[in-house]
Amino acid sequence: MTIALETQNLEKQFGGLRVTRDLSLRIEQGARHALIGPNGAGKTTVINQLTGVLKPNSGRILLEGEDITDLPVHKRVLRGLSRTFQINQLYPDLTPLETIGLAVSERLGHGGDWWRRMGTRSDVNGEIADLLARFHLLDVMNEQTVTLPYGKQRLLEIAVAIAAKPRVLLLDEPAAGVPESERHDILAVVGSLPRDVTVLLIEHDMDLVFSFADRISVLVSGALLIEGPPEQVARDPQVKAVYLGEEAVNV
Ligand SMILES: Nc1ncnc2c1ncn2[C@@H]1O[C@H](COP(=O)(O)OP(=O)(O)OP(=O)(O)O)[C@@H](O)[C@H]1O
Repeated sequence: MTIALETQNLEKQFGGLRVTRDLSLRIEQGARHALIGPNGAGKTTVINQLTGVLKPNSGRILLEGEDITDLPVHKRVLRGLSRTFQINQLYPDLTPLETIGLAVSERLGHGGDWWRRMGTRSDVNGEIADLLARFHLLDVMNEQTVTLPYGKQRLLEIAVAIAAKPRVLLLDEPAAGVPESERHDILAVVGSLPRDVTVLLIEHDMDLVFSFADRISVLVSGALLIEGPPEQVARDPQVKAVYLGEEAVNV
């Protein structure tokens, strides 16, 4: 078993509040792993430490066995750890074609020069076309992002993250704000990514979590309550108790 991403005894405090408590997580290579927990459990704080936005008070973070605890955000991205955000961070006036073109071009080190090179690199064009198709964006590829339905914008965000060719992708509520009917579509696209991309998902919608994840970690008050396959987590009495009054855990 190869571990893609790991935390060892992670601790984070805000003032006197322990928001991450002695947290040891192991995300297997190729996993579709979900991190769930009630509101305020500390999920986003964990993601922020994994990406380097927040520094833990103690403990270690390992990416493919290498200690990245002290690396800044951009160096983690270069090592293959990417994320999407809860809030849209797309360029509203660009089209999906331009946005993905830029993202691929950034990765290849061409920066904003890709417009000039468009049409001259068939491999780059092929990759852009593949991303547009895979993320169901071909039909809107020439429309301004700001005019797209919210679900398409969220798909574009994930496509941009994938354009960086991450080995580990962190998804923070990718379906938040998306109409019920389109949510499964988004997770289905993520689920069908090649298995060389390991995915760690934070999601409130239990229906989505249980249809997507092959492994679930439950966080309560910053500490790990249980980790296991969906069937085991769903029937755990402590998990049921935690979610009582929030949302029913149904597989
Ligand atoms: N910068 C901060 N300063 C002080 N307290 C913070 C800060 N960020 C988060 N917290 C607190 O840490 C706790 C965990 O917050 P966090 O956002 O990580 O939880 P979460 O599980 O992601 O919540 P939600 O599901 O509601 O998004 C909360 O009590 C929150 O108020």
